[in-house]
Amino acid sequence: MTSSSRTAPIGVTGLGVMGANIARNLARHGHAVAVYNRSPQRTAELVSNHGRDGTFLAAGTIEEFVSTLEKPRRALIMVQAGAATDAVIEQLAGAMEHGDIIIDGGNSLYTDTRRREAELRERGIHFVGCGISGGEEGALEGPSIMPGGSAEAYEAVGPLLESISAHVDGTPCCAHIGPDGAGHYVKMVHNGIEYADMQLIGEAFQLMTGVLGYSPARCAEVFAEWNRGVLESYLIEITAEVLAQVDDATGRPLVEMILDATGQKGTGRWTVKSALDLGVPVTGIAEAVFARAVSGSRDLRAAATGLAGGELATTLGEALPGVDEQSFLDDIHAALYASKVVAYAQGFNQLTAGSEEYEWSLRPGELATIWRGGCIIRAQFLGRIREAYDADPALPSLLLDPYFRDAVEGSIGSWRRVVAAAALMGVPVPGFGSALAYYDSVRADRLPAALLQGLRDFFGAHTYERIDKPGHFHTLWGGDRSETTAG
Ligand SMILES: NC(=O)C1=CN([C@@H]2O[C@H](COP(=O)(O)OP(=O)(O)OC[C@H]3O[C@@H](n4cnc5c(N)ncnc54)[C@H](OP(=O)(O)O)[C@@H]3O)[C@@H](O)[C@H]2O)C=CC1
Ligand SMILES: O=C(CO)[C@H](O)[C@H](O)COP(=O)(O)O
Repeated sequence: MTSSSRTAPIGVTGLGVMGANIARNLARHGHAVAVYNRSPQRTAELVSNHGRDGTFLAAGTIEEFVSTLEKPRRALIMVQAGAATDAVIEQLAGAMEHGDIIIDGGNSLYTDTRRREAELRERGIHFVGCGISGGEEGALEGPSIMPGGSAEAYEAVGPLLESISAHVDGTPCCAHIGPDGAGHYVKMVHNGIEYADMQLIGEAFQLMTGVLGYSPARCAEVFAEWNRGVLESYLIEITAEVLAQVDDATGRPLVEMILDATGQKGTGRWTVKSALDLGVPVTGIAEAVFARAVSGSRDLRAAATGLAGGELATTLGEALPGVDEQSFLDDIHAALYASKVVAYAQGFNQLTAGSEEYEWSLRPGELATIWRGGCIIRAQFLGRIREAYDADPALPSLLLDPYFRDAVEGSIGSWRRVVAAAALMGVPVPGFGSALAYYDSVRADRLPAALLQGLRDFFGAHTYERIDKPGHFHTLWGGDRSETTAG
């Protein structure tokens, strides 16, 4: 795309960590970029520090920023989700014209995106709610981009966004996701899966230290080794880096000096809230969100520190007689992989349910394709997920795909040993444990839900269904206990 030096095909406003690097990425790809930031020094710093990346057209006001854009104007917002995004949208829309396009690249809540898209459509302005993943480095080098909105808007912004996205095997990690909030919904679930993946990695680390007595440096070596196999992924790669880091001030492993309370900005929590509304069991993501909440409950944890753990096994040999160190390490690897398959299977089921609820026609295989590169959960594994959905676009669960089925069935013994050893030694593994419980639940012939139905009918006349005939039934619990047919 060419442009004169005084106009730009796209502008970026919000030049913080992400916005500045996306603007630089655009410039490096030969697109002139209009840039504007509320605090002018950020704009000045970007242009003076990185002017050699390409053509930046610095604007001092939002009106000047908009006037620099070629028609239809394309403005990418990279500011905090919520009120800040609404404020910037309003400023832009006030200066824009019919047919112009506002792209929100922040981590906005998909329901806000649906509202904004509808409001702006009424005003003749296209709104593209666009998930962007890759962090600071990905924004510069090539993120995974998940744009929602109308097909017409995608025609106008897609080529630009695809040009700056990561590419895997020549395919851009960017595709039109679907209407209104689809892009932000997909990014939200991506982040939910990211939470689950990180929690599982954290539990693997805790098992290595708590059961095998490994130092962070030894764990770093293990993760680096694992990154050469089926677990190969950005998160495993950076786990090895973080664990190998030594604190300059103390000479100790940095991870031992970091407060063990995980922060969150909200996307994982939103994922779980949506899953609860849709009735989709995303236990891996939920456990990860709650594990962060437990870690941050400093007062509770301080008060509970003295609680007894019971008669704990103190060595692997006591917990699992006959299991040696190397085979338990292999078990952790297998359990991590199986639990990860469950977390992704659940996340993809949520995407399917969200798609049905909002009529987005999401294509799970395409989502796996654009997550193969650029984003935080990028991994070899996503190529397998794409293959699974290519083979069967209506797959009810990744657990039923032949490749993943074999992988998980081959891990079951390890998975059970790991969860058992963790329980016997008092190492908390909510992610591993809940993933195994989910697996055992979905494959079970019978669940205790029948008893729960009986109880609900007993105290609330909520009725139950029977396995031998259709209809809804109620037992006269307070009377002669005969069964009646409910309406
Ligand atoms: N950091 C990350 O790894 C990722 C972040 N995101 C999302 O991208 C968005 C930006 O994140 P990030 O770059 O990290 O954030 P930063 O905190 O680094 O930058 C925030 C930017 O928003 C601007 N801003 C804030 N409030 C307003 C307002 N009311 N009006 C105008 N401008 C405002 C700030 O301007 P000023 O300089 O004047 O304060 C600044 O330029 C967020 O939605 C975030 O969730 C998405 C993927 C990854
Ligand atoms: O979107 C992202 C990566 O994909 C951001 O890094 C996000 O902020 C991570 O979420 P949280 O801060 O809640 O851990």
